Parts: sequence; structure tokens; C-alpha cells
Amino acid sequence: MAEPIKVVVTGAAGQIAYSLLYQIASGAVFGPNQPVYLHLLDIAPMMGVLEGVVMELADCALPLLAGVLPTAKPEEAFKDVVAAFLVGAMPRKEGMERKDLLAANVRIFKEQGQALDKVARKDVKVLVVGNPANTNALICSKYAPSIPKENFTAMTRLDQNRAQSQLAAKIGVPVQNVKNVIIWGNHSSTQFPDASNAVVTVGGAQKPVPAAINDDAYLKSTFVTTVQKRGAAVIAARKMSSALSAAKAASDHMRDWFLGSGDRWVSMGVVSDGSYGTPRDVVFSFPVTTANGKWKIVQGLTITDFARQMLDATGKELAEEKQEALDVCKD
Ligand SMILES: NC(=O)C1=CN([C@@H]2O[C@H](COP(=O)(O)OP(=O)(O)OC[C@H]3O[C@@H](n4cnc5c(N)ncnc54)[C@H](O)[C@@H]3O)[C@@H](O)[C@H]2O)C=CC1
Ligand SMILES: O=C([O-])CC(=O)C(=O)O
Repeated sequence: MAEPIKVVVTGAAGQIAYSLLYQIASGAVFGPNQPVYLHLLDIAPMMGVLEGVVMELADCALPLLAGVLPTAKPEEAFKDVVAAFLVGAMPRKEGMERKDLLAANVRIFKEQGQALDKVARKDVKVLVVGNPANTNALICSKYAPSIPKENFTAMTRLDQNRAQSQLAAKIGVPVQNVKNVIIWGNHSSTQFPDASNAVVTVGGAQKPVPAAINDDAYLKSTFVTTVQKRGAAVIAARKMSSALSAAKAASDHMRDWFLGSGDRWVSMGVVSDGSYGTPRDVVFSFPVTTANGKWKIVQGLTITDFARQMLDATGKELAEEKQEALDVCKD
């Protein structure tokens, strides 16, 4: 058995963490032969609740769980971790956009960036889940200048999973038969879920998804808006934001980053290098492949006029969010 690795989850007493911790501790993220030592960060008033979570983790009797450190101190939580799930932040309520959380949440990511910079390993892989995830990830990276910016990512995997699931249902195939759907841009209602390069296996043969669906209007309208608004639909139904599916997506994102994406593209928010004419230095979701612990943007895709408009709109929103976040972080 390998030596245990240290992994931190912030917001560890919250909803998403309640599903996520089990997945990490049971081997679904780092593999069935990799023990984990979990660092659990939450704020001081939540330490009582967190104690209950620690009890439950013990009661799961998981062979891969090598130890647990509950704490309210970021510098203790981030020490020596190889992976950081930054979940802890306020969730939105019905009627809000995710960027309405910016003023409340972005300071958390400034402070945690500073703590990561001080105590984390320089090869730590950071996944920001807390909303607005893209801009929080950018700020976290800015305040951790000693860690390469490639190590900071934001979660758009839930949007990808939603998109894949919608397409599979529409075509009538199991969800794993659909691959290479892309989420471009912001994890917000301006994101662009793009099925134009997706492929599906039907009856043993691979086909482009647009040909299998044969309904361009659906792919440009209903499909796009359903995925863009899925988070709001869950909030309207549950009166709380997605947690089970968010935890699953966070597991998928980190697993693929560590263990590789194989022959599939996955969508991740990464610091933009300007690929596809997007604004540089915002955290933009691109199609990537991952191998040996590194991600690489899929290049050479055709951008139609429709896609160009969608990419520009979501890029503009990210540039605006960035400015607002930098202003908030000044004081
Ligand atoms: N990127 C994505 O696809 C998704 C993102 N989210 C976002 O994830 C975040 C967490 O959602 P939930 O777990 O449902 O919320 P929650 O309210 O159930 O839990 C959040 C936890 O974070 C803790 N927290 C607050 N400030 C903290 C700090 N400075 N350090 C450490 N912990 C802190 C809270 O005390 C609480 O225990 C929200 O911002 C939500 O909008 C949710 C779903 C999907
Ligand atoms: O919609 C929300 O506020 C929570 C979230 O990010 C999602 O479910 O995608």
C-alpha cells in the first residue's frame, strides 16, 4: 500500500462536503490503493458540527482513511496537502445569480490563497468549487504567487455532467456513450455548453452528436438554456443548491487531473492563455485532456459564428467579474 497523501476539503461541515468526503475517503478520487489523510477546514462556529462529521467518517470504517484533522486554521489545513478542494463559501439562494456572491465570497479565496502560498506544497492541485468559482480561483491564484497558476482550476465539471446527461437522454443511450461535450467560459448562466464536437456510440458505432440528434435548433437553444439554468432549477426544487451532484463532479474533476482523462475531453476552468480568442488571465472553462498530472487545452477546434458570440459573451462577463473581484480585494 502507498504512503497516505494529505488532502484538504474546505467548507467541510457543509452540504457538498457531506457527500464529497465519503467519495475521497472511499478511494473514488485517488484510486483504490491510495490511503488519504483528510484535512477538514471550516470556520470556528462550525467546529461542533464538524466534530459530528469526523465521528461519521470514523463510523464508516474505511480502510483507505489514514487519519482526519479538523481545524478552523487555514495554515494548519493547507500544510503539506497534495490536493485542495476549496468548497467553503456561501451558496446562492433562489433569485440570485452566482456573481451576486462575489462580494461575500471572494475575500475567502484571497485569504486562502495567501495561506496556500505560505504552507502548501508548490505542486498542490487546487480545485475551486465555491461560487463564483472561476473568479474565486483566479483570486486564489493571484494571492499564491509561489504556486504555478496552472495548479489553480475551477469546477465546470458539474455543467459537463449535466450536458452529457441531457444529450444521452435525448438520444436514448447510457450516459457513458456520450463524450467530448464542452463547457466554455464561466460557471454561470453565460456559460456555453457546446455539443458540436461531441460523439455518441449508438448500436456499437460512433456518430457525431449533432447528426444523431438532427435538431440544430434544440442544440442551440433548449439544450444550452437547460444546462445554463440547471443550478437554478435545483435550487427552486430543493430550496438549497446542488450538493450530491456537485460532490460527484468535484470527484470526477480531481480524479481525472490526478489519474488522467484517457480518450475523453473534460472541461475545466483554467487560467486562460488567450486560446480561441478568449480574454487572457481570467479563469475560463476549456476542453482539456489530462495526463501525468497536467492538463492541456484541446486545440484546433472550429469556432462557428454562433460559438464566437457565446464565447465572447461569457469572456466579457469573466473580465467584468475579475475587475469587481480585484476591487473588493483591494481593502
Ligand atoms: N462550481 C460548482 O459547480 C458548484 C459550486 N457550488 C458552491 O459551493 C459552495 C458550497 O456549497 P454548499 O456546500 O452547498 O454550502 P454550505 O453552506 O452547505 O457549506 C459551506 C460551508 O463552508 C463553510 N465556510 C464558510 N466560510 C468559510 C471559510 N472562510 N473557510 C472554510 N469554510 C468556510 C461554512 O461554514 C459551511 O460549513 C457555494 O458557494 C456554492 O454556491 C455549489 C454547487 C456547484
Ligand atoms: O447554482 C448554484 O448556485 C450552485 C451551482 O453552482 C450549481 O448547481 O451549478
